[in-house]
Amino acid sequence: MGAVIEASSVVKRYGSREATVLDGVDLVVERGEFVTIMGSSGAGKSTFLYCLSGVDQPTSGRVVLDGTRIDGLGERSLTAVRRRVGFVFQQINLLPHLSLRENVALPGLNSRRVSDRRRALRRADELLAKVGLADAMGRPPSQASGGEQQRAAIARALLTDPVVLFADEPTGALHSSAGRTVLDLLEQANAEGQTTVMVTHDPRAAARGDRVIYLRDGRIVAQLDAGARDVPLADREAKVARWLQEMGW
Ligand SMILES: Nc1ncnc2c1ncn2[C@@H]1O[C@H](COP(=O)(O)OP(=O)(O)OP(=O)(O)O)[C@@H](O)[C@H]1O
Repeated sequence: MGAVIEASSVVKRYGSREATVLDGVDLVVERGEFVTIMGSSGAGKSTFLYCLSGVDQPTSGRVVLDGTRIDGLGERSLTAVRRRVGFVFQQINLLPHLSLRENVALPGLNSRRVSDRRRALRRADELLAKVGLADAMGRPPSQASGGEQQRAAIARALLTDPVVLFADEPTGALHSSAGRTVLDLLEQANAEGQTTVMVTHDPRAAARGDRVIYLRDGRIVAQLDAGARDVPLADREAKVARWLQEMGW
């Protein structure tokens, strides 16, 4: 096992008035873990996710991702770091002129080698089957529902076998049954070993994690062990809901 993310004393300030968005955050994520991040609007959840993944840089503090210290890296090194992680956002950004299959294979389609491109398409087919889109892979995003598009976006994020899958409100724009299917997929990928860190506003989504952390005003103020996977989902959801109630959520 071992840690795949080690963040210590992470501080992020923005702008001329130097508002402090992250105020000395420490977090260790073990390989294979599923950590969910909750907190009120503006608490710094997305900012924290971006600092952990090399999308953004902390103002100070230390972030080690899969053995590489990533705070303070230049833009070129950060681009290489970002290739090692996967991202799923609330806003699904599939390319409209490509099929779902081409969208999923895209990270490998830029290669000059035909064998790499073929391998990417084969892997895309496997992943699309896994997310229940085997029959829809030829369609453009405009002919897929929001939930189907988000499932394709997950498949795309998994194509490169990322060291960590980061998800920022992946169910935020979906109706509840499509959201549940997306969460089932994330839970399944994690059960197969995918380390995952997800920001969410939804207590039910948070309950899919092994551990829920709660951010308030840029600090982690509480953490909860959400319960083992063999505990029924309804019981895990109830545990998270009780915990949030105690914290005045
Ligand atoms: N690029 C930026 N420049 C200046 N301020 C920013 C920037 N990005 C975020 N902020 C500010 O940092 C604070 C935290 O934002 P962040 O998006 O991390 O919060 P959040 O907890 O994810 O909120 P939400 O749940 O509403 O998405 C907010 O006050 C926001 O306005």
